[in-house]
Amino acid sequence: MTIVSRPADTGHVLRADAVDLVRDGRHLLQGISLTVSPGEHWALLGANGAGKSTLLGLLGAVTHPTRGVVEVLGRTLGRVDVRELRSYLGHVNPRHAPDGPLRVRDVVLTGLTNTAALVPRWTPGEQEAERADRLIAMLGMSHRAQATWPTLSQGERGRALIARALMPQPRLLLLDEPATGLDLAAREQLLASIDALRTRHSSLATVLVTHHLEELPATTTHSMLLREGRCLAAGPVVEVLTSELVSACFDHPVRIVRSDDGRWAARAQPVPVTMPHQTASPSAAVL
Ligand SMILES: Nc1ncnc2c1ncn2[C@@H]1O[C@H](COP(=O)(O)OP(=O)(O)OP(=O)(O)O)[C@@H](O)[C@H]1O
Repeated sequence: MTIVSRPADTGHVLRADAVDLVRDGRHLLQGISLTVSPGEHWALLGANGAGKSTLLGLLGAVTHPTRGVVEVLGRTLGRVDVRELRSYLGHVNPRHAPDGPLRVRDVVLTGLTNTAALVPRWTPGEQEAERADRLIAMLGMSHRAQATWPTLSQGERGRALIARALMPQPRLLLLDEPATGLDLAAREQLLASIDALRTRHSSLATVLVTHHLEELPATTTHSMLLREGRCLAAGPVVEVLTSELVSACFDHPVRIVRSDDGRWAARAQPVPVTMPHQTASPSAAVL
């Protein structure tokens, strides 16, 4: 299966230039610039409230910038029908809830119509049905294809939603905290599925939001660190996911370790704690 998409098949998948987003007089994003090319896999990291989901909303053509330019699949927001544009990209929201107790296969098929339920009197074509089955298999969900949504585990739902997002054959896949709430095994299976997907579809571009470096697939190529709505650093992971930059991003001293399998881990550095009736000193108690 090749991943193609109708709007502007060449050039950058995403481009944001000097983007501000202001709500109620408050800058939620300020001066954000970002270019994502085919085959790049970006991780968007930052503390709670840093603006990650807000930025993903812009990149997913859900919201518009207050200032600056956002191009999604070569189309400039503000000059296109965003509903149509959204149907060409895959957006995985772990909070997505199908309308009714749909079976996994039907949930995946709703990715074609970008709806929460199967559209009445709509039936998938033969090739579409085959693609749904292929994606379900690729995400390791064939044995659960006929299971209904309420009976799925969080991890199974996560994988079904990725298959759903891939139905329109997007060139761009947006993943908003896909590993949230997953146990260790489910998280590892999900990350392995994302790695396999990226390897199989070399021109696919992805942007993944997370708080935790442990939740980054090894195939991550680039990262942007957000702090209080501003970009602290952006570029190839080896340059951005450093102890110094990640500590500055989370305003907490951490040590970043990358293991042989390409995955990351963050360890908090001891922080001096001042006890009552004590002045801070290098020998003060540490947690
Ligand atoms: N529609 C809105 N109007 C006003 N403020 C908003 C709106 N949406 C989000 N915010 C605020 O913008 C800031 C950034 O929110 P956002 O959800 O993008 O952060 P985040 O980095 O995804 O956070 P988290 O890690 O907690 O999910 C927060 O302070 C949030 O309260």
